[in-house]
Order: sequence, then C-alpha cells, then structure tokens
Amino acid sequence: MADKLVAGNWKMHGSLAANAALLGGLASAGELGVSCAVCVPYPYLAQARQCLEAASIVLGAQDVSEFAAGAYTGEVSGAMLAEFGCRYAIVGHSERRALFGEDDATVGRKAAAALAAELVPIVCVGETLAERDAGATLAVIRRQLDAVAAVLGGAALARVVLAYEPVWAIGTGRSATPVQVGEVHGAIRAWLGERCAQAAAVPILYGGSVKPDNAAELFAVKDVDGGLVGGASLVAEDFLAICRAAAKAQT
Ligand SMILES: O=C(CO)COP(=O)(O)O
Repeated sequence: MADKLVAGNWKMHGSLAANAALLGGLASAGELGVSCAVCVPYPYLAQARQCLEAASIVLGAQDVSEFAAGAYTGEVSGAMLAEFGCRYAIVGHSERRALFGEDDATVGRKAAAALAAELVPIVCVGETLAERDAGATLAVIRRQLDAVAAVLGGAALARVVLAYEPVWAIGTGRSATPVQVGEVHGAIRAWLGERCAQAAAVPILYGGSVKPDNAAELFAVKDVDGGLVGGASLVAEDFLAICRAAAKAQT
C-alpha cells in the first residue's frame, strides 16, 4: 500500500517569525513514516523551502492560476510554483469556491494547469450542510468531480490527489463521522473506477476538523488515504501527531 499523505493547509496564516518556529518544529521531527506536505501562502514558499530542505516534508501552494502566463494581474502560475519547489497545488478549496467565485469548470482548468506544470493538484470537493440535509451529498460531489474529469480526461486522473472536505466540517471542530467519510470516499473510489485504470492508487484525502484526537479513527476508514489539515497544521505538535496517526494507520 502507498504511504498515506498528510497535507497541511495553512490558509492565510503566518508571519516570518511564526513560520520559523512552526517549520523548525516540523523539520526537527525527523522521519515521519508518511508522505507529508505543507501548503503555505505564496510569499512564504521560499522560507518554507529553506527550512524544510533537510526534512522529508514537501511543499504545496493553496491555489494556482488556470493560465500559464500573461497579463493576469495577481495570478501565480504553476510554472512559478514549480520553480519554488512546490510539488502540490490545492485547487477548488471550498473557501475559493464560496468566497472567490470559483465554479466547477474553473476548478477543472486549474487542475489541468497544475498538471501542465508537473504539479500534483489536490482537488477539493465537498457539500454544504444544506446540500447534505437535502440528501444531495453524492450528487454534488459527482458534479464537482465530473467537471474536473471533463477537462482532464480519465487517464490524467491517475496524477491527481482528491480531497473530500465537507464544507460544514471545515474550521468548525465538527468532523464528519467515520461512517459519513466512508460513504463518500467509497463513492469517490467507485467514480474513479469508472474512469481510470489506476483508480485504486489515486489518493483520496479527508479534510475538515482533523485533529490529533480524531485522526486515527478517520485514517482507519476504508478509502481514506490521508488528510488535508487546516487549523491543526499551524501547531507543530498537532500536525506531527496527525502525521504519526497516519503512519500508524498504514501498518
Ligand atoms: O479546509 C481545511 C483544509 O483544507 C480544513 O480545515 P480545518 O482542519 O481547520 O477544519
């Protein structure tokens, strides 16, 4: 079985001083026994790269432009991120969808742009509470995934990471239950199986209030290949505890 992947999403948090302490804590942890990434704000990529040079933790960005280059003020291309040592780029995070108007098609184009720059897109999908209450969870996720597949095609799905992040579980302290997570991850795996020969090898992460005290039970769920961690990734001991829980779940 491939290593689980734990990716921290710092969101718009940090400062040079705070990052130095956090990254120093991560770097001093030694071998984690799991694949691990931190997705930091753009200006801190160079700092994170330097601090994590000797560590096995890799870098990611939290977004990427759908465009390769040109007159797109404020945008950052995949090639730029690759130059700064990024391996991953989160695309379609629910905060980008809800607060910055990214629609399903845009998310698909961003995933394609990441792949074109040889980055691995971490494609986020997830339902709102209203959608869950209306019984629309799987339909919403299928719609979001279909839009990505429409741009990428089936074969390229083998090169992405998917992340199920129920919107109602993000930053709320209310994680989805293992049963809820298992149902959606199973549906995503089945969706992959209809499109991609390597469906079993595509990592499907869970995100939404992953903490040290619930990580083990979430990572034990079938088809959960790791986590996308927000708030807890800002505290070195918490993030490392989550990584250790993932490593343990592999064995
Ligand atoms: O949005 C998330 C990761 O991308 C999850 O955030 P929290 O872990 O803070 O709930």
